Amino acid sequence: MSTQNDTKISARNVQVYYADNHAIKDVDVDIQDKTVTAFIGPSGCGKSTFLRCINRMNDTIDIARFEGDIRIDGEDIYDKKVDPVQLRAKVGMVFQKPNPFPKSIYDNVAYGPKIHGLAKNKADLDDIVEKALRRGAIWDEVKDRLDAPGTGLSGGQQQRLCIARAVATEPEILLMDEPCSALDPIATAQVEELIDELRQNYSLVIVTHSMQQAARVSQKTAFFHLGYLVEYDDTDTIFNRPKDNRTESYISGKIG
Ligand SMILES: Nc1ncnc2c1ncn2[C@@H]1O[C@H](COP(=O)(O)OP(=O)(O)OP(=O)(O)O)[C@@H](O)[C@H]1O
Repeated sequence: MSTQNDTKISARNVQVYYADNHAIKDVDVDIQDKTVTAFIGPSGCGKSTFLRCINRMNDTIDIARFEGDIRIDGEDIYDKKVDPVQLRAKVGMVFQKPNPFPKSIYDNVAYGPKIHGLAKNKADLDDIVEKALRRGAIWDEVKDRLDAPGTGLSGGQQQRLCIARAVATEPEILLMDEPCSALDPIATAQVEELIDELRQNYSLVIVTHSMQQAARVSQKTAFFHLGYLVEYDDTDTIFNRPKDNRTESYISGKIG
């Protein structure tokens, strides 16, 4: 079984261009399993772009071009043999704005397992849906109304539903792009607590504008600036003893 110190995602010499805009420059990083890694940095520094490299979501942007090497468990995810749809089942993603499908709560979660053929029969699918909703820490709130539309839930509930939907396909990695920015403080606290629980089973990478949030939820932090990964270390070190002046300036509020 893998442990916290095992490398899950290994990136080398990553460059991303949007047409002529060189948005990610020479990024090397090893992201650990069973760990929450926060990506921080000023607006436009490339956090979301680099996050999207990890499940090849940039492939869906016409003008985006990737160079370099990213491996998950040693396997090159940009290899021609890799099907991006299969990859995205293994590397789930949760977005800034909760985006449940216009379907029932049940169908939101059942959709992925169905298209990936993960359930043998209806009873099996019911089990998968329940397990995912429990992992998303929302089962108790929705178990009596699984047929109700997902879009009818509160913002915080919708985001936990989206997390449940992401975990339903048995991913190994969860990417979260500012998952709490549309949520109130109570819903944010619930999602942060959930992130901490999910760490037991997944490698999580979270983009956040909130340094307090990065400090609360992550064990590792990567500071990006102008497309470069400037510093990557234990979260405690980044916030208390950063080595690079740019990191120090950002965390003390001088840039960004
Ligand atoms: N879909 C896109 N098409 C063209 N350029 C893009 C696209 N997405 C990002 N960029 C550009 O790439 C650079 C990095 O943007 P990115 O969104 O990755 O930064 P970020 O650190 O996540 O920013 P923010 O914190 O504001 O979300 C910026 O110059 C941005 O304008």
